[in-house]
Amino acid sequence: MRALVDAIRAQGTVLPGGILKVDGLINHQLLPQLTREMGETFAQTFRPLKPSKVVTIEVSGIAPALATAMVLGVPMVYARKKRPVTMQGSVYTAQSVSRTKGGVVELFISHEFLGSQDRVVVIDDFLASGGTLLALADMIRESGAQLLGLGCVVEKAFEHGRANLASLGVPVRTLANIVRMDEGGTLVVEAGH
Ligand SMILES: O=P(O)(O)OC[C@H]1O[C@H](OP(=O)(O)OP(=O)(O)O)[C@H](O)[C@@H]1O
Ligand SMILES: O=c1[nH]c(=O)c2nc[nH]c2[nH]1
Repeated sequence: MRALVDAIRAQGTVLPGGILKVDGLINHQLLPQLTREMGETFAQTFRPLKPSKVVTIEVSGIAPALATAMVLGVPMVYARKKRPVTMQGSVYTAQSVSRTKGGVVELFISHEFLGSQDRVVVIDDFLASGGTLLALADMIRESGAQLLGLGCVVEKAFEHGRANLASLGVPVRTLANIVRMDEGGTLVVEAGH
């Protein structure tokens, strides 16, 4: 996605610990036009698979996932990282590691909004190690829903998430690919695939 690659080249900075800061377009401020194009691109990729639901994880996955769900005309459900009092009854849970806040987080999705009738596409902001998407895939498997595909806005190819997700046997689509980056100012970005 050309506009996304250009925006990352213009605004992206590299922080210690191998973290790419793109807070101006994905993780703090959101650009509606760019987010809409993310949704249109993911929808074009996944529409032929006839998804009935888009699933993501709070917080940064919500914007691209909602943009995708709006184009597809299906509901979007996000896994919560803290169980609120409104989430009564049975839940699917899994654990993941937060890359930007540190520590292990528990993920929760209510049985109310995910079940064996669902055909699911997962959308998130970053694909790094793939650990978060594997945790989400576990919850989807437990629900009996069918996982159709995975879409992430930014892939950090050097963290090998794509290979770690291969066992899921579903297509993985990303919109921008970070080939190389370091704190010295190197930031090599190309279109995703
Ligand atoms: O492929 P992985 O190694 O699992 O990394 C990707 C995950 O890391 C981030 O979550 P984080 O909790 O850091 O951020 P967020 O709250 O902004 O969504 C990001 O949103 C992905 O969900
Ligand atoms: O803002 C972010 N930058 C990153 O490099 C990253 N990797 C996983 N999750 C991430 N979030």
